[in-house]
Amino acid sequence: MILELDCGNSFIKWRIIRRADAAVLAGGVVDSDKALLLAIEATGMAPGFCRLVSVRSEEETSVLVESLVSAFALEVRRAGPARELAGVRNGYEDFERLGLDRWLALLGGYHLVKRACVVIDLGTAVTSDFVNASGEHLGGFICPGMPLMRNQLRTHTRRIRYDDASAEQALSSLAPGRMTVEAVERGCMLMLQGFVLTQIEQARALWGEEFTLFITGGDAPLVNQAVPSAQVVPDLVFVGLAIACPLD
Ligand SMILES: Nc1ncnc2c1ncn2[C@@H]1O[C@H](COP(=O)(O)OP(=O)(O)OP(=O)(O)O)[C@@H](O)[C@H]1O
Ligand SMILES: CC(C)(CO)[C@@H](O)C(=O)NCCC(=O)O
Ligand SMILES: [K+]
Repeated sequence: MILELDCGNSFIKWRIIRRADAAVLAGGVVDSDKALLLAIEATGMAPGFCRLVSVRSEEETSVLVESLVSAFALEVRRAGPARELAGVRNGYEDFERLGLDRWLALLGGYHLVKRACVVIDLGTAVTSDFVNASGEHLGGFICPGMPLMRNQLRTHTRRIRYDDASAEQALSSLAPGRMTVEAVERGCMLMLQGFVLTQIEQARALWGEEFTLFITGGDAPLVNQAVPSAQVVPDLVFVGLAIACPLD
């Protein structure tokens, strides 16, 4: 069994897969190292190997690695930056600065289709990356995700206040809002959808219709309906992680 981890800025996505055929045996989303250890323990499984990607600080990541090793005595391999891997060339001037989650998601996307693709990951931040048909990463974009947009509004204004339950209700439509919660939630949602549409425009300018749009990340369902042409692949980072950290 292999434990796979995607340590994002807000959550850790985890899953345990079978070595032989990569079947997913267990998995989930947790908000702390402690919750992760408990969740793995609760599966009753004993993975011998762990591969992980982290966009957290070096310190936070090594603390997590140490607690995994001491709790489960497994071998841990971390995805690292690369100039080139699996036919994809990192497009950053300084390749080590490209977020590893972005790198893995675009490796995963290109691996799945072997043609030009745009990979959009909607999490704490929203990122978009462009890879052409020959595997050259052209670069990408980073902007605030839904949680950051709404929290900035709540934090920096005095009269925007509402709870999570009404926020979810407000998103049942995208008509002009007639109360604060609707105005904010729908406004931010349209920012996200609008962003995705601009990415499609840029891709069309580059490649016409010859590209695949991948959408991944916790908030992928928010833009899914707005772009029926997109392929939603929730585990795209894990697809790339398996390429970056093979078992040899
Ligand atoms: N306590 C929780 N338990 C289970 N799922 C949760 C919990 N909190 C949030 N989620 C869900 O987990 C997903 C988090 O994935 P997401 O890709 O947004 O990760 P992130 O860490 O916020 O972002 P990123 O990896 O881009 O930094 C979201 O779909 C969210 O709704
Ligand atoms: C943009 C995030 C936060 C998205 O998770 C991550 O990929 C990251 O920390 N990237 C480093 C900066 C960059 O990619 O240019
Ligand atoms: K992510």
